[in-house]
Amino acid sequence: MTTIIDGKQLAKEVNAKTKERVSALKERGRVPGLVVIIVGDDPASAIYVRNKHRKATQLGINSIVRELPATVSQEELLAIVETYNVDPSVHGILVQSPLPVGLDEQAIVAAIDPAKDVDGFHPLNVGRLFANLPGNHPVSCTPRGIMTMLHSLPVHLRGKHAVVVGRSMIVGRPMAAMLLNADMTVSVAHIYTKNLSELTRTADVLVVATGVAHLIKEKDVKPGAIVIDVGMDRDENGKLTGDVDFDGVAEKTAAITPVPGGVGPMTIATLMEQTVDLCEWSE
Ligand SMILES: Nc1nc2c(c(=O)[nH]1)N[C@@H](CN(C=O)c1ccc(C(=O)N[C@@H](CCC(=O)O)C(=O)O)cc1)CN2
Ligand SMILES: [Mg+2]
Repeated sequence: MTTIIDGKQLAKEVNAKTKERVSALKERGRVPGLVVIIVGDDPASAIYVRNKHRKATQLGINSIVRELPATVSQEELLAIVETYNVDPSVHGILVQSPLPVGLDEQAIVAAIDPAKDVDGFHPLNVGRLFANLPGNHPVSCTPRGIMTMLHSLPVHLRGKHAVVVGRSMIVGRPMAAMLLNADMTVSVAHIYTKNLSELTRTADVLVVATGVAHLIKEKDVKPGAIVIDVGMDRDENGKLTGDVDFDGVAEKTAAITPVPGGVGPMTIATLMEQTVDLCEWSE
């Protein structure tokens, strides 16, 4: 029997807890504040940012969306980030990715106060994650949401083999670190990996984040594996689909995420959770 991991339902559960935590903070006179900076007019980014704003507002988080033209300079953007770094009503700051060409995304992320780095992309927070340092620190929301999904399943991760396909800073790399921190044996595959199928077929947990529609087919998956599809691709008819051929693969798995309705909703729920974490940690 295959479990279809319902990201929308799990996100609702995470959001309900976040809302309670926001209420408790408000009783102590504190309101979590989130700033989302969006530069330019990428239509997909505009939708994600609108969804973040809507969800934050629903949960009682004070949400500010700062829309900037694609012509904004690096210096102007750094100065804007600094105004939020020093604003005590702001607990989380994020810069929607991707930025228009010409802006140095890494330098801008590095300018965010690490204690307000709600995306967990700041090099200090990335280092803390990779070193598995104790203590509170923000991490990338998509892989953290995936860990929540994995922990919702009746399986033990320790000692099992995880294969992460993709090595991006947002998903693949932090995902590998989190699975390693959960005591899994972790392999990371990428565009230069030879015999990808041979590797993915050894995965107890397979996380795929490549942006290649239906890269992973039935032959690439071990029977009984848990398959997490981070892809948000378009098929030949323009329909949203994942990196995994869901129809071919699902039956063979113990559990699998759909696209849409899997990882995506958990990313936003986790962002809200982490905004509240940052507010609490700042107390
Ligand atoms: N600064 C950041 N930029 C980006 C991040 C991020 O975590 N931080 N992640 C992605 C975009 N993203 C959030 O920002 C995001 C993408 C998709 C979804 C989502 O809910 N997807 C739905 C389907 C949506 C659709 O129909 O198009 C789903 O999978 O069900 C949420 C958040 C890149 N940039
Ligand atoms: Mg999804």
